[in-house]
Amino acid sequence: MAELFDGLAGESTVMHPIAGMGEPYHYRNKVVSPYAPGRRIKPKAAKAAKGDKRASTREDKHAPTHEILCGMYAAGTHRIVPTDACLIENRIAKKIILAVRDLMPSFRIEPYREDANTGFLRHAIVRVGHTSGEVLVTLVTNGRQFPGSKALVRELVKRCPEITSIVQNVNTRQTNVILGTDEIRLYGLGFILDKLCGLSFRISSQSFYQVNASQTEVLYRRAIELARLTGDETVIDAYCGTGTIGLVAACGAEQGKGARRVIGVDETVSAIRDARANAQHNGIENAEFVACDAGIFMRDLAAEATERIDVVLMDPPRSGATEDFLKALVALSPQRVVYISCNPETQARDVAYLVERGYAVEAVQPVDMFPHTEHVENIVVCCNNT
Ligand SMILES: C[S@@+](CC[C@H](N)C(=O)[O-])C[C@H]1O[C@@H](n2cnc3c(N)ncnc32)[C@H](O)[C@@H]1O
Repeated sequence: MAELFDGLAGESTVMHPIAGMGEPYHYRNKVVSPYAPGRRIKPKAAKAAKGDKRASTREDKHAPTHEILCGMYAAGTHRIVPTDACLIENRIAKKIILAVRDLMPSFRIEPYREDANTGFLRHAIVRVGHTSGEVLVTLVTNGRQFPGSKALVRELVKRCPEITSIVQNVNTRQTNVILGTDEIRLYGLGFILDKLCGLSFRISSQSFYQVNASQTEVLYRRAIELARLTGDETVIDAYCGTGTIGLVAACGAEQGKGARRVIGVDETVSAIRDARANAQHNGIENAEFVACDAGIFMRDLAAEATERIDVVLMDPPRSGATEDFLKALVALSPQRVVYISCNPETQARDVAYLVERGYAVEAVQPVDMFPHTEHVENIVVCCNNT
């Protein structure tokens, strides 16, 4: 991080040491697994003498022809590495992924075959609430008709009583994108609640939610401390997801002073629906949320020029912010920009854009959100020098 930001840091830039995690195991609260056919299973009948009539019995006709693989993809490939345990994944989530695999043959659910776009179950995604313990299971299927879904749900919940919601997500496209848009609630409310920094958040299958909840609290506290809110500011929470950081900033949860007003923007409609519900059930009235591309939203805001923006909190996806977004950000000229990123390389590129246009890097604060991996989360605070 020091190398990456060396050319951008000034004399007064503070490079904070990385905020580490006390117990860096089983922290991933979201576990995703594909299901795919593995090795062919030799029919029992094949072992028996030729002419054995058992091969044509009803039971054998429906017997699975292949092993079912689940686990993770080998890096940069779609080759599944079967994994029954993982030191960074939540244990309950992993148990559910394996229970689905074990139930598939008896419910005659075929795993998805990527090359031929055949088979039924593509992925399971399990999300576990860090403090609530609520569990949402999303079964991604290659078709809407789900024969036997009620019985499967009953059996899955019996085996894994921690489950509080099950959703079927339909994705029939031959694509690498895991989720489709069509969803059917199979069990429970279709979302889970979790607590972060003293506030309660609703998370549905499509919304972004940080994968390491306890380090997210460290990240948000540091980001809001570094934003130095006094209670007078109008704050933009760009790429806000379910509104988590913006709502913590709006009420100053655990930090003392919050912002006067927070405006959150995200392009995912369901995330904004969750963000509004989150504001409401936490009783926060000084935060509003807009479903829109962040670049377009900022451009329009800069063109209107009706309100002074004091602080921009931004947390874009790995690709970073667009030039349109950065251009509008500079036009809005907020006093402070608190830039959170899970990809410091694109972050450094965007910070360079701001530095070239009069901003100075005040602080760099890495946070170890993904222990035992090469990834790191980073906060950069830029101040307006003009
Ligand atoms: C890294 S997540 C951050 C979410 C949130 N700040 C949090 O901590 O949970 C990035 C978010 O950017 C949103 N996003 C991606 N591209 C976008 C765009 N062009 N405009 C607005 N939002 C976008 C995604 O939907 C996602 O919620």
